[in-house]
Amino acid sequence: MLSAPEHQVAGHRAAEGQLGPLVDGAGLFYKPLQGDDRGAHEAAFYSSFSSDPRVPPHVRAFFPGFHGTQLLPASDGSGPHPHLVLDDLAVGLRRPSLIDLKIGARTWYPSASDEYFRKCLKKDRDSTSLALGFRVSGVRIHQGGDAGFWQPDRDAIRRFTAKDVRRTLRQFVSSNPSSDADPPDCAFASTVYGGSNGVLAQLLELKAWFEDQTLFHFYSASVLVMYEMEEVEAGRAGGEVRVKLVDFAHVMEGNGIIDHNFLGGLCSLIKFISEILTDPDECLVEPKKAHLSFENEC
Ligand SMILES: Nc1ncnc2c1ncn2[C@@H]1O[C@H](COP(=O)(O)OP(=O)(O)OP(=O)(O)O)[C@@H](O)[C@H]1O
Ligand SMILES: O=P(O)(O)O[C@@H]1[C@H](O)[C@H](O)[C@@H](OP(=O)(O)O)[C@H](OP(=O)(O)O)[C@H]1O
Repeated sequence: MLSAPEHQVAGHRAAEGQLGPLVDGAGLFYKPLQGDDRGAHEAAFYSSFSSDPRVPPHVRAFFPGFHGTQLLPASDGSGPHPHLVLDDLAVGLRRPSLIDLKIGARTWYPSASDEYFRKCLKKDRDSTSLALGFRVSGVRIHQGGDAGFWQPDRDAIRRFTAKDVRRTLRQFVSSNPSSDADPPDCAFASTVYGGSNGVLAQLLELKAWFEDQTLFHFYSASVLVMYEMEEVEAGRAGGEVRVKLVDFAHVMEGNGIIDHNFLGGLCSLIKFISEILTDPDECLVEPKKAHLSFENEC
């Protein structure tokens, strides 16, 4: 029996008669091919990527496994529709915290139509993409115990400034994510962001590949980070921090040139994460007054 994914933080959703992804609950994620050429383009990328011997196994592990396409009843009730059959990256997680970070200062690809270019440019300017090289597309943070999740709505996320992004990355590893009164405590920063298998280490591994690879340019793709607080804290099996890449509807051939747009965004994200690790208490102290004040000041 297929159903809408419980752990989806961004993108098109299978709800209220809309076309969106489905999961089988046993490890597969079915993403409907999007209209125009986006779906076909994403399917072509997966086919080419999954059979490319130049992609090393440790890099391939950042991507969902691809199992072809399959005709399935669409979630919007419109009948049989082709779906990408992918590994469900959230398999086995019960109450994960998740964040989807769309990487790149520009989300439009070189051959985009004027209309698409203008749509993306506006979003890149209005969000933090242009300034930071990435933006938050969706986030959901488990608050511990039976307190449920803290999840800002889509409109609030669209209005995020650099300061909000900075705070959200801290809330993501805090035991008090929803508190307005107190700064995020970053209680889980060292376990989730630090360590040999933490977010920073995984992002650095990804960066090492992006510093060299000239096969693909990943416009509008996302880094998806997931962890289950109780499992990570207890060091239990299944308590690993997952860092994955998703959304390849606009991947282009690299033609021998590095993907400086994605790489730049990744470096910027790495800097934000590193700063939280170096100074988890930063926001607890009154910032020094400076002559200039910047929007992304803590
Ligand atoms: N293979 C996967 N396994 C589990 N969850 C996934 C997988 N792929 C995507 N997701 C979830 O779905 C969300 C949206 O994915 P994706 O960006 O591919 O969809 P989209 O509809 O193309 O998004 P957009 O509207 O941003 O283009 C992700 O943030 C993640 O939560
Ligand atoms: O992040 P948001 O604000 O939710 O906005 C969506 C996001 O920009 C997607 O990347 C985009 O799909 P493409 O990248 O494939 O264009 C989608 O376009 P759509 O609504 O035209 O599908 C937007 O709705």
